[in-house]
Amino acid sequence: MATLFSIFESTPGDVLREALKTSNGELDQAIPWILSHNSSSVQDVDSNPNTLPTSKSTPFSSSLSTPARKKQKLIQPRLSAFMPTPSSLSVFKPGISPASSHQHNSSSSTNNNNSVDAPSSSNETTFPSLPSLNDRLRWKEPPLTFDPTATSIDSTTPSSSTPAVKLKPPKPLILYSPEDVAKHCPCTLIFNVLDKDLANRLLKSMLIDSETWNRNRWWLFERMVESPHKTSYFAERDDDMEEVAGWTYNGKKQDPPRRFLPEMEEAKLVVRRIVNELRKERDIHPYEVQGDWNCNVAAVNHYAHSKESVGFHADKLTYLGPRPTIGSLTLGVTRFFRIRKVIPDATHPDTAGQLISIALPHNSLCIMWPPMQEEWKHEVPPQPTVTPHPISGTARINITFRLRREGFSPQETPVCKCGVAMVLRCVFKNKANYGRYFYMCYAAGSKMGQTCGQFSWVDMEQKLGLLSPPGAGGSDAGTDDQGTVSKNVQREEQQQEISATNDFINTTTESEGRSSKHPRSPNQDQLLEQVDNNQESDLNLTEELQEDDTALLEQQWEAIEEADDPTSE
Ligand SMILES: O=C(O)CCC(=O)C(=O)O
Ligand SMILES: [Fe+2]
Repeated sequence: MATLFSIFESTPGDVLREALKTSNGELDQAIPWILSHNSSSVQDVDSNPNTLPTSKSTPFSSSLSTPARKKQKLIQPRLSAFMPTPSSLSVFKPGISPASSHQHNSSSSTNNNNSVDAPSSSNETTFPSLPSLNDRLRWKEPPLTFDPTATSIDSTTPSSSTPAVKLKPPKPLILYSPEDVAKHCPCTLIFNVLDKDLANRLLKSMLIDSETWNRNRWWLFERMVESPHKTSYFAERDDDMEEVAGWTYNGKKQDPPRRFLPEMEEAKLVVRRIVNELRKERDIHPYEVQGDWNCNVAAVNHYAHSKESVGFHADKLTYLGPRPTIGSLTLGVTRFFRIRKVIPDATHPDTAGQLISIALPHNSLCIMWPPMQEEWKHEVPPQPTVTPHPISGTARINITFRLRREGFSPQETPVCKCGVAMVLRCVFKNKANYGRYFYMCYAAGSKMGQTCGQFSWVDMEQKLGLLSPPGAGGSDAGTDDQGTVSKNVQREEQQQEISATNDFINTTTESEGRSSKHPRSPNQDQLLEQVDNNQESDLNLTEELQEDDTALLEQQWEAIEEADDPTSE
């Protein structure tokens, strides 16, 4: 199904604006316009031997000539115009790869007695060609082209000599040492992170406090179900308290968060110092928080025994913002923290889906670096048994120290469930009270409004050419989600886009009373003001579009917001 995201993401801002202008804001006319405009770049993609193959069986087959493909697009029903094009392959540009973007913490490895010392088999191998676009969007397991029975910890490395046959999936990797963790995922594991006495005091006070924590509840098929662990929230400052008090979980209001306990404050200082030290050695993505990282909120979990768990999820990014860092402290019994990459890496497609289990013992800190939340999911699965801890018995306490970033909240950062809904809602439908970043999905679901679970951040200022001139403040230099665009090139584009934008936007009214705390460029305010002023008629949405698609999308949007992923934190 549709992925307006892919169209949107792969369309330059000037083309997008031109399309909106030409079609007078009529989305169903704008999109075919964009597609036909894009067809030349589609051809470029097709003819490039380095680009990814597309599925022969999909309607987007690269075997179609451009005119034939164009014709095919034109005969699609209106909403099918948002189908993926080969140019959408650009969304699979690899991010900052874990291997290059995180550092080993070798000093912390000395405490580890259980480490599996993996035989290294990092021979340079040619990786098999990527699965088709459709396969990758739908997260089918890619065909196995290597020996999955290999016991090597590096069993993710395929062997080019093994024929592609259907075999059992590879065994999960079980990692015990900080070195292995650093090698296989964007996490840093640190043992004995707190002073022993502080760790024990913190565990004791959290165990007492956890008696007041709740299980999350939601309705599933007319039955009330409860999360298989207890949870609570803490916040450091008043405005975080207020903000967090408004958090909902599955559409239901949560208990307001409380202040950090004194021992949490002590632990926070340690975690903050370590994270900031390590950040000095890391590449910081332009969308990440710049400067020092802080932990001003904490989500805490209590797992009473081995069968208590949390399912696969990524942490909600609407208040954490793009590419967050999360420090996850374990107290009490050792449990396995299981992760899997859900966005395939273009150069290592068969690493997606590989299960990795990391043993987290008492007083260990697992720092989840970007792009862990965007590209991986994590869980704490039930286990047959646990080894009791002298203080907590069979219980484990987990404290996830997080930074609630200024200007981010569920109200200000729309999570797109399909690109169409996002554009209609935010640009055309007077719902522009949002911040700068949009969290868009690739919308590969078969129904409109279904998320495929794969997200990417889009800088709307950059996309719509609303960046301030250099030095005017209010905006970072633009990059795409991968941070690959050079600042100078970007600035030149910004200048051009700003003048083009001024043609498009002809209102200059000052905006007032907007809830967003994001600094905005004057041009963005102008656009938002235009939308706020209810100038939908200027944007000329057709009656048909409003009654038909828009109503449907609005309905679906509400339904999606109600029935969000229950395991999501
Ligand atoms: O208990 C853990 O280690 C993970 C908890 C978690 O994923 C969360 O709170 O979001
Ligand atoms: Fe989580």
